[in-house]
Order: sequence, then structure tokens, then C-alpha cells
Amino acid sequence: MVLAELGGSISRALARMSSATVVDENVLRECLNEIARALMQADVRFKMVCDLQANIKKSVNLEALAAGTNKRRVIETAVGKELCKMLDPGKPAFVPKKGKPNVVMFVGLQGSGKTTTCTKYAHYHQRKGFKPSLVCADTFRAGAFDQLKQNATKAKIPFYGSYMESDPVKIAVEGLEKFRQEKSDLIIIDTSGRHMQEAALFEEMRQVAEATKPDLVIFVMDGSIGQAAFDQAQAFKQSASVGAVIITKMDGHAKGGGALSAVAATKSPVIFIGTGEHIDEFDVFNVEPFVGRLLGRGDLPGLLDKMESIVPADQQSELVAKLAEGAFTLRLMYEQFQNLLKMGPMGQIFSMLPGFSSELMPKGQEKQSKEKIKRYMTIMDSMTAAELDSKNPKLMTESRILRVARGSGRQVKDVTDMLEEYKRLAKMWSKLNVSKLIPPNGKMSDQAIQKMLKAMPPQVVQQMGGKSAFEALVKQMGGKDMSKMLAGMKGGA
Ligand SMILES: Nc1nc2c(ncn2[C@@H]2O[C@H](COP(=O)(O)OP(=O)(O)OP(=O)(O)O)[C@@H](O)[C@H]2O)c(=O)[nH]1
Repeated sequence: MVLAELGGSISRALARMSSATVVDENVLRECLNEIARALMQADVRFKMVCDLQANIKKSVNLEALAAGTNKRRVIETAVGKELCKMLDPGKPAFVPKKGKPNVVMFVGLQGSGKTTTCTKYAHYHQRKGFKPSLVCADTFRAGAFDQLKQNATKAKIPFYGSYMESDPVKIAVEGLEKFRQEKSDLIIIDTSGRHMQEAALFEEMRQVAEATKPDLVIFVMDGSIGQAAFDQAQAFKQSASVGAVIITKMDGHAKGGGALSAVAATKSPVIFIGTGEHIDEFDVFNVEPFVGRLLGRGDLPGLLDKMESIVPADQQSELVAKLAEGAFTLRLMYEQFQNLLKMGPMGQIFSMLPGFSSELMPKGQEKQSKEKIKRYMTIMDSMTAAELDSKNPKLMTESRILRVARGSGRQVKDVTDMLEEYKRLAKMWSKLNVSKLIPPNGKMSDQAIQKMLKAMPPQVVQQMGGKSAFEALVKQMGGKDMSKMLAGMKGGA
């Protein structure tokens, strides 16, 4: 996503400033100009950029700083604070409470990703123990109910809608009644997508809101719309009391600047971002870690949370135990591949590591790696359980290799490549000696870090910024939760 480029430009501007022998007003001006250019390229509104520049200049008085003060740190802190201020409207969004009949209404332009996002939002809360339900009050677009029905069925979420009824207010009220009776504690109402010009549809949105009295109105906005974001968000704010924003399609060509504009226009916080079409491609949005990532400071708590959502805490020790036994089987490799695919774009992971940027992941390479992983998994799908659970690669005789290749519709070379990858990973894990590497308190010794580095494929170490960056990272993590890291670690497939 282009937002990563914004992060890269901002951290480069700050880095260039720190390499200057003397940090004076000129250097500060040059640095702020560079940041302003980067923000404007990311579609942030001109006025917001000017305000940001002026506020930083006001808060940083270089001459008044005591000798010996780290000027770069002062400037970096001021930039971070201003970026946070732009994204934080100062009042938190309504948070649904379990066991209460929370009503949340979704609004947004046609095609913004509203229906998809309703299901993602429901699914997210379902995993947190809520009992969500979906009401389709979109009678404008033919097929809207079918789409919601399909999404809801896949996610096993109860839904309500009608093919016959044309009054969205009636459907919304009926759905609300039904799910209140069924004790749903999160009733989500999807409304018609509208074009900006359609005053009638804005009126309809107002009526649905009046009849259902939602606790929260969420405005869904396509992240790639650029400068138009401010006006669009403002139009919605004027017709409905928008209380939170979700920005979608942040995986594509979204420049991200629109997110800042939407916050300014609605005076409501961004609570989630959509990062793909799949139901799980949905991330909680927190201002400080986000700005931290833009400034290259990383987001370690976010990274660990992500790891935990992929490999639940209760399964982590099981995985580490298996690795500690030296029992690295093809099935374990398959599970690691699954975790990797769930982890999302590597570039995104990199941006969560302090000092790293998602630009580290060469474009194109990521797609190739993913395709390779999927290819290997298809091959493994054609193997028997005994083969997957065995530690003996000799089980894969020539005739079995031929059979698996045929069964998976792949070339023999693909199967042998996959087996080579397995052997390489098995060797790496046995060299690592996991039980010694991670003692019960989770803290890794310097020696253990060195050992891990030696066993890791050089290209992975290089991708992570080299040896010293990796050492610094492990130390920053305080050696804690290394099992989470191991659970998701790949061997450079
Ligand atoms: N890449 C990507 N695609 C998304 C995301 N969110 C939604 N989409 C896609 O965007 C398209 C439009 O999504 P919908 O959910 O149908 O949009 P909508 O706003 O409900 O549309 P209307 O019902 O016409 O208002 C679909 O193809 C979705 O799969 C996202 O975060 N990333």
C-alpha cells in the first residue's frame, strides 16, 4: 500500500535531518517541507498539511533548547504528536458492550465495501464472544440482500432481509425487533449505498437512523478515493450522526491520506481498516501504533497480537513442544505455511518491526513466495496422513513422488522442490534445538540469539535488516513471547 511509501518518505526525511552536522532552522524547514510533500502525495488535504507544518514549527523552538538536547528526537516527537492529533478526534468511538442490545448502522457510498465490511465487523465481534446479527436495509440495489445473505451464511451469522419489501425503514425495524427478541447483542444494519447527488437516499438514511436509533453510525470509506474524501465524509456527517469511520481497500492502491481527511471531516475516529476481500482481512486501527509505523518506530504489541491471533496462545506451546522434540514433519511445515498465509502481506509485518519499512519487501517477490507456498500446499494435499506425519523423507519413493505429482496436477520437479524445502527446514529446526533456545521463562540468551541467527536462511536475515537489526529486535522484545515468533516463522520459502 502506498501508505508504506509515506512512512518511508517521512522516516527518510527525519533520518536525513539527523545526519546533518547542525540541526538549525534551515534543516528543520527542509525536513518539514519534505514531510509536507510526502503527505500531499499521499492525498492529505493541503490545508491539513499547512496546519501540521505550522503547529510543528510553533512547538519546536530550536534556539530555546538547552545545549546537548537531542534536536532530532524533539522534532521527531513533535511530528509524531501532530500526526496523532490529525488522526485522533479526541473522543473515542462507541464500543459495543456484551449482553446489551447494541445497534450499529453502516453508511457509505455505493461500492465503498460497506456490505463486506458489515460482515467483517460482525465476524470480528463474534470471535470476541458477541452474538451479532445482520439486517439488510438496502432495498435500492438489486442483489444487495443476496450478497449479505451469502456473506452472513458463510460466517454463520443470522441475517434478516426481504426480496419483496421496498421500504428500508420497515425492514430495519422488523430486523431490529426480531434480533432483539433473539437476544442478539450486536445488531448491524446495512443501508443502501448512495451516490453523493442522491438527496433522496440521504433522506432514507436519516429515516432509518431515526427509526432504529443506532448506538453507533459507522461511515465506510474506500481508502483509494484521494482528495474527494473530505467532501464525501462531510456530506455523510451532515445527514447522519457518524460516530466512527472504517477505511476499506487499504491493501490496494490506497494512498491513505483520505483517512486523515475523513477523521477531520467527521470528527470521528477510524476504528478499523479493511485490508482485503476476505472476512479476516480486517485490522483494528489504533492511532499511536499507526503513526509509530509511519515514523519507522514499529508496533511490537501489534505484531505480537497478530501472531497470537494466528496461532492461539493455547496452541503455541504445543507447537514449540513438537519443535523441541525435533519432530518436524511435513504436516508441521504445512501448518507453518498456513500461518504464514494468514499473517498477511510480509510488507505489513515489516512495518510493525521497529526501524523497518515495508519497502524492504521487494515488490513481486512477495507474490512469488505466496504462489510457491500455495503450490507446495496443494502438493501436500495429495499426500497420505502417514507421509505427512513421518519424519523419514525416504518414505517418499520415486513411485510415490510420481503419484503425488499426478494427484496434485503438478510436475515431478515441483514435488522434489517441495521435499527439498522440507529437508532444509527440518535441518534448520534440528540445528536450532528449540528446547534450549527458549527456556521456560521465555528469555533468550545472547548465545541462543547467535545460534538462531546461524540457523536462519541468510536471505531471511538480510530481509530483516541484517544481523544487528535482528539482535536488536529480539532484545527489544525482551526475549518474551519468542514462541509466538517461532510459530509464525518461515524458512524463506
Ligand atoms: N481489496 C479489497 N476489496 C474490498 C475491501 N472491502 C471490500 N472490498 C471489495 O469491494 C467491492 C465492493 O464491496 P461491497 O461490500 O459490495 O460494497 P458496498 O459498499 O456494500 O456496495 P453497495 O451495496 O453497492 O453500496 C467488493 O468486490 C468487495 O469484495 C477491502 O478491504 N479490500
